[in-house]
Amino acid sequence: MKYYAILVAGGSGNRMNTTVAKQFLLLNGRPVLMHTIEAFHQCVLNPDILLVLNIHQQGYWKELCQKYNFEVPHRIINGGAQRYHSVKNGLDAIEGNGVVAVHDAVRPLISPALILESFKVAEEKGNCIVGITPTDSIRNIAVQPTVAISRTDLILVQTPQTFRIDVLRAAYQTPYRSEFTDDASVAEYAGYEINTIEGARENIKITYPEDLEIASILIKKGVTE
Ligand SMILES: Nc1ccn([C@@H]2O[C@H](COP(=O)(O)OP(=O)(O)OP(=O)(O)O)[C@@H](O)[C@H]2O)c(=O)n1
Ligand SMILES: C[C@](O)(CO)[C@H](O)COP(=O)(O)O
Repeated sequence: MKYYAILVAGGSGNRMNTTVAKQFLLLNGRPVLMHTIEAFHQCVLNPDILLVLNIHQQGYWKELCQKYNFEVPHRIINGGAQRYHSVKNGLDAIEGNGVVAVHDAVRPLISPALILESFKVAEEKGNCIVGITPTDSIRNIAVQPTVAISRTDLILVQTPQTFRIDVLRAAYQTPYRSEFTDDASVAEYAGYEINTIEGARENIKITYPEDLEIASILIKKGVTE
């Protein structure tokens, strides 16, 4: 079986609001992206790594690779307008079949063990989505009066979101819709039942400045080892 990882890093990081896009910011002395690539490289299934980057940031990334002597093999793919388009560009660059994990490059604390589990479950069941149970209470504010939602029925969805490639290719035949916030929503819209497994609390998505500080503390504690 052939394994692939599409690491999407084509975003501009508006919520982070830094001059340098968040995927290039330093975490424990190295760009965020390098931690993420390293985690996939350490997975025993040895996936081919496709890194999706905005065309205007590819030169900067190559400079960083030289500066940090970063030699993990990976292919660079052009990013798209939304995450959906970046994933689709990655998928279009894969020939043949196998299993593909799609992962936000800004989740650098993903562990090789969880990557392995997601590949194995997806290989068996067609897809595998990681998620964690919420710890806050949840309320629907789209209705009046607002109403509490049972959190025992819910998970907070993370990445990797892993699929047999034929499944993800078929799902991504669906044209872009604004409600497609992740790959599971694309696959579900296309008619696939989604399988979930327990994710990891430390697998945070660096979105706001404080997330980088939290990631920095967690990485020093070695949480993903
Ligand atoms: N056109 C896009 C938009 C997002 N992403 C990637 O999708 C992941 C999740 O997106 P998000 O955290 O929203 O990143 P940004 O879009 O960069 O952030 P923001 O929404 O704050 O601008 C990130 O790794 C991001 O680089 C991408 O590859 N291509
Ligand atoms: C894919 C994702 O990380 C799953 O939680 C999330 O949907 C990305 O959302 P964003 O608004 O693009 O950060």
